[in-house]
Amino acid sequence: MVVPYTHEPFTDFSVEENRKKMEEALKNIEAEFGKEYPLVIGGERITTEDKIKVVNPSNKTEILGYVSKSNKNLAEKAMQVADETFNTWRKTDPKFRAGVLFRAAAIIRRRKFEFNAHLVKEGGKPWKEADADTAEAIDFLEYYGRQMLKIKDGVEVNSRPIEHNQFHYIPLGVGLVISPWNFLFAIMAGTTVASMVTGNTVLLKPASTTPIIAYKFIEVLEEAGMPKGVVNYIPGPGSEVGDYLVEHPRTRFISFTGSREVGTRIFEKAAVIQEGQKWLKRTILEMGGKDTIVVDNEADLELAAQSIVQSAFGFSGQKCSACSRAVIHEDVYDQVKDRVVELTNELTVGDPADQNHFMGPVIDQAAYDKILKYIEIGKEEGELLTGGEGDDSKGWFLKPTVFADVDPQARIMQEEIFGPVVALTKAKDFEEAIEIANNTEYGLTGAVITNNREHLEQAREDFHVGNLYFNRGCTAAIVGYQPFGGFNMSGTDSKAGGPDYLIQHMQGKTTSEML
Ligand SMILES: NC(=O)c1ccc[n+]([C@@H]2O[C@H](COP(=O)([O-])OP(=O)(O)OC[C@H]3O[C@@H](n4cnc5c(N)ncnc54)[C@H](O)[C@@H]3O)[C@@H](O)[C@H]2O)c1
Ligand SMILES: N[C@@H](CCC=O)C(=O)O
Repeated sequence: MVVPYTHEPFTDFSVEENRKKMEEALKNIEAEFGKEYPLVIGGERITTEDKIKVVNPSNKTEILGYVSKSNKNLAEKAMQVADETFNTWRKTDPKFRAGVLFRAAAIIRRRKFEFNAHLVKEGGKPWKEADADTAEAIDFLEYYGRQMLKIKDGVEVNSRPIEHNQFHYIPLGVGLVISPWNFLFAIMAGTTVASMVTGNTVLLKPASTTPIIAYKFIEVLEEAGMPKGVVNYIPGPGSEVGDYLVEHPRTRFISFTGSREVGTRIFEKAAVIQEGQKWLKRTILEMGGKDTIVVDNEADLELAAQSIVQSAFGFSGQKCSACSRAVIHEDVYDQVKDRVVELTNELTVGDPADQNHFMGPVIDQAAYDKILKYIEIGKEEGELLTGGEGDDSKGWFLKPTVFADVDPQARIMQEEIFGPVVALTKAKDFEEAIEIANNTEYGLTGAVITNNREHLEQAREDFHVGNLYFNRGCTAAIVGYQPFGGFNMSGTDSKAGGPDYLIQHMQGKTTSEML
């Protein structure tokens, strides 16, 4: 028996002991800077000439490591190993597989400060955001382990006196897991273990900006008892390794989290039947968002402003759930706008290794340039109230930026910026606010701040997003509590951390025996 699931508590860094442990961990990991990390295929460590240089986004000259880069040949080798290993792994007792996840969770919990410190450096995460990422990785392990135990025997179906019927789930085969850099630990770990605890073998291609945490996770899985070849670590360019494996006839499913652009490309490529392919590839695609907070006229306006600022600028707005638009009732527009600006001006930006900074850098030069480009567009489309500047001399730092009076159809109201930029717009009533909130091609998260019960019920029905929150911000879903995933161009709504998630990595089999 396992104890019931509860989510991992967050670390309170105002406690002196925790603060010291975190500072110590940040110091200790410096000893690892500049290390080399190999690929892991069938347990074998493979070093390549060509390497990914991983840098600290707060300090471009701080090289965290050199990670071997896979190519088509190594991707093929990994595919063969995963394909072969599937023959045995699929038959392992689900309890054994779940046990690997529980042990891995315990290992990470014991080394939490070390992982947090690594996320501060590799992901540019402020302490609290790093700690939430580690906690979520633990949650996925604990939650999916328990879910597997729940579904392992299938679901009761009817039988008759002359026949015994059974319905249960079996694994699919080799899964390609492609993860993003923003939840470099949690999403990478969650999508990997969901794929493997269900009896599939995995090819893990993490984001090229953040591949080291994924190597460390492979080590944890090995220590927790994962057999060789079950999860194979093959970082490399998406355009080469990703494309090759998406199109591979032996790939049975793809679990992708990332941008709309790459996700839709994978969707198209995966739909093409390759020579020798015997199945329709399954795709689990979790993509971008253009998430809105709606503020009604009967609302706690301080809560509204706090929710907008926290959701827009937490982790520099680099969450698919981040608030990038606020639609505010015209009666309270000026009050909310002024308070949002006041709160934004209180935020500090700097190296997140220093606990006092609310916001760290954005992930790399490409992100920095793209966000600045949107800021220029914003200056044409609305009134810049605060921010609008950056400094990339040492790391990729941008000021939290607020635009007001933006047309609902403007580009900064429609396109995912994925940075610390929020646009405010006015609505004449609640009805219009919901219409504006629904006017993008995405449908990931949203929030409504109101004390009007009828309006909450109206939003429950009409605000078309996968994760809808009332009287709070629109980020920070918790595994097992708020299953996460979006509608429309936000993806396949697979609901990570939810009760239906694992089944998408399996297929139902009916067996009927005559008695
Ligand atoms: N819906 C969600 O749950 C969720 C969660 C986190 C991030 N996101 C989204 O992710 C995006 C940010 O992450 P990103 O910048 O890492 O996204 P991205 O699409 O650029 O990259 C995601 C992954 O895809 C790989 N990739 C790139 N080209 C590829 C190709 N041709 N074939 C296969 N793989 C390829 C990348 O190397 C990376 O591992 C944002 O749009 C954000 O909204 C969504
Ligand atoms: N699950 C996270 C977002 C993941 C995407 O970046 C949240 O709810 O804020």
